[in-house]
Order: sequence, then C-alpha cells, then structure tokens
Amino acid sequence: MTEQYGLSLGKLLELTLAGREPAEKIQVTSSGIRLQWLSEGALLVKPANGTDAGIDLLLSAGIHGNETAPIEMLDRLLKRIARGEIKPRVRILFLLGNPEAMRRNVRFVEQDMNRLFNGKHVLTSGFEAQRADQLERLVAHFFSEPDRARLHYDLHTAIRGSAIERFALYPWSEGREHSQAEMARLEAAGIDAVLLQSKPGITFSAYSYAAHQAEAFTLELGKARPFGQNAGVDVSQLESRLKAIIEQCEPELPQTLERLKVFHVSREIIKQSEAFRLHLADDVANFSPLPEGYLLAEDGSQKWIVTETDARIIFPNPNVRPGLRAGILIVPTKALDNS
Ligand SMILES: O=C(O)CCC(=O)N[C@@H](CCC(=O)O)C(=O)O
Ligand SMILES: [Zn+2]
Repeated sequence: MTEQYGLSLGKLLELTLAGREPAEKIQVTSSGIRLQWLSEGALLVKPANGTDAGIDLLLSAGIHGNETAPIEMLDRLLKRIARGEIKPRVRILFLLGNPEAMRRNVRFVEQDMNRLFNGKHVLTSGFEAQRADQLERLVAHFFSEPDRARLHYDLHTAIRGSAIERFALYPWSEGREHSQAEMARLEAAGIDAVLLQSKPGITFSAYSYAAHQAEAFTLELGKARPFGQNAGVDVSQLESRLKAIIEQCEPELPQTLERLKVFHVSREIIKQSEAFRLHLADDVANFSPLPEGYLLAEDGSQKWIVTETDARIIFPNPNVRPGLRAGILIVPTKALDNS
C-alpha cells in the first residue's frame, strides 16, 4: 500500500474491531519510522535511526470499551504516523485496552478491567483478568529500557456529564511527589483540573506509575458516547499537544500553574453490599458540590455523611460490584478561581 493512504498497520483500530491479525507484522515508513503489531490492539512505533529523543510514551484507550472519543483520537494520530505526516521522535506504545468490550460498545464484558491492575488480576479469572495480565506484560516490556523518560496517558470518558469536562487523575506512590512540570503540561493540553490521589491504586495508570516509575495519568475527556458520535467531545488541544510531544516540538511550558484546578481525594465511597443506596439523582454531574451534613449514601448500618467543607463528588455509581468504589469525595487543594 502506498504511503499516501498509509501503511496498513495504521489500521490498528479496524483490525482490532474486526478481530483480524495483519499478515505483515512490521512495516517501515519511507522516513524510517517502524510500526510493529505486537498483539490484538497493541502497536509499537519506533523513531527512525538517530532521531530518538529518549522518551517512551504509552497511549492507551478503550480500557472501558464504550469510551470511544479517545479511541478515535488515537486512531487519528496513528493513521497520521502511518501516512508519514507525523514523524515520531519518541517510542510509542498504542494500546486499545478491551477489544471485546469495544466491539460490544460496553464498559466491560465480565468485570471492570480498570480495577484489575497492580496484582489484582491474579486474584480473579476470566476475560478481563487475562487481558489486564497481558497489558501489564506489554507495558513492562515497553518500559524495560533504562535511562529513558516514561510517560503514560490512559484516556477515558465518563459515564455522567461533568461540571469540569476534562480532568486528570494523578496516581500516588510512596516517596514520590506529583510533578508540577507534568501538571503544567496537562494544563497546556487543555486539561482543566487534576485530582491528586493519596494512596496506591489498582487502575492502569496507577500500575505504570507505581511499577515502572512512569509519569502516568488517567485523563477524563468528556461524556462516553458510541463510535462516530463524539462531535461534542473536544479533544483538540490534547491531540495537538500529543502530536507535539511525539514530534518533540512542544512549545515551552509555563513555570507555574495558571488555571489548573487542583483537588485531592478526601474519601472513596466503597460499596459494601447490595443494600448500598446512593442518594444522588442520575443527572447530578461530576464535580457537583455537596453541602456539609448531606447524607450521600447508606449501606445497611453504614452511612456516608458529608463532613468536608467544599466537597465535590466524582464518579458516583451505585451499580458497581460490592468491594468497589461507588464514588469519590474530593476537596480543592488550592483556592479555586472559577468554581
Ligand atoms: O464515569 C465514571 O463513573 C467512571 C469513568 C471512568 O472510567 N473513570 C476511571 C477513572 C480511573 C482512575 O481513578 O484513575 C475509572 O473509574 O476507571
Ligand atoms: Zn473509563
């Protein structure tokens, strides 16, 4: 196939959705960029000889199969690489997390894959557990080269609408500080808020962060919609920033955070049993403020009453399995200008 139409490995998404393996697993563009199919939904891109800037960039989407806007964005970036329009100077691993859930347009098939990392998949079995294991191995291999900068953006969209549309969750690990420079980069990528975690996590970004010392983020980019219906999800600023990182032509980042809103987790609401009741309407958006004294949830004799000043709720979801997070109570870390 000519480069005008792009190398056929640029069709990672089409191949993955069709459940097809490419006949040719390695292809090289005319400028020496190497594309390698690793397994279903996994493609490695290497810069041409002598152009590698020493950065390993992991771009993942589709960990939840019905969160399609970021999958479409990665598809656009990869196709531009395969056409020779974008010339990477960083190694990139493209991962489409849960192909079967993507084909069915569902969040997951058997269980939420974004609760199966950092060792959790070995405690269970089934389709998503095997895939989480495979993704961890792919990432471990990708991040095994020494003395390189490691960056992971795990891209999502949310079940509910959000008062703050684009936001990041920044994992936590003992002894590490959240990087101001990375937060400035998020701001430059059109992310409006960041939520700092304060305990170890079991999500995909928490795995890269803790197990491979990558700078890693879950990015929430709008509301989840089916393929082809994402005109209302604006990822343009992030897409331009990723292109700039890939080509190593990023405009200089500001030294201080200007408009990024910073929150930290006050408490996670963990559903204990099927008696769990959440006292929030389905249309309450992420980041909605909750008044002090508000009875947020009950589970048998356990009650979650808001005691925090200026608390907000994100990801309220009473339909998770017992033992899993049914919402996060967050509070602002610094004075908020526009809230
Ligand atoms: O909208 C929701 O309720 C969930 C959206 C979503 O999938 N969010 C991620 C966040 C991952 C993290 O905490 O870093 C998730 O719940 O897996
Ligand atoms: Zn998600």
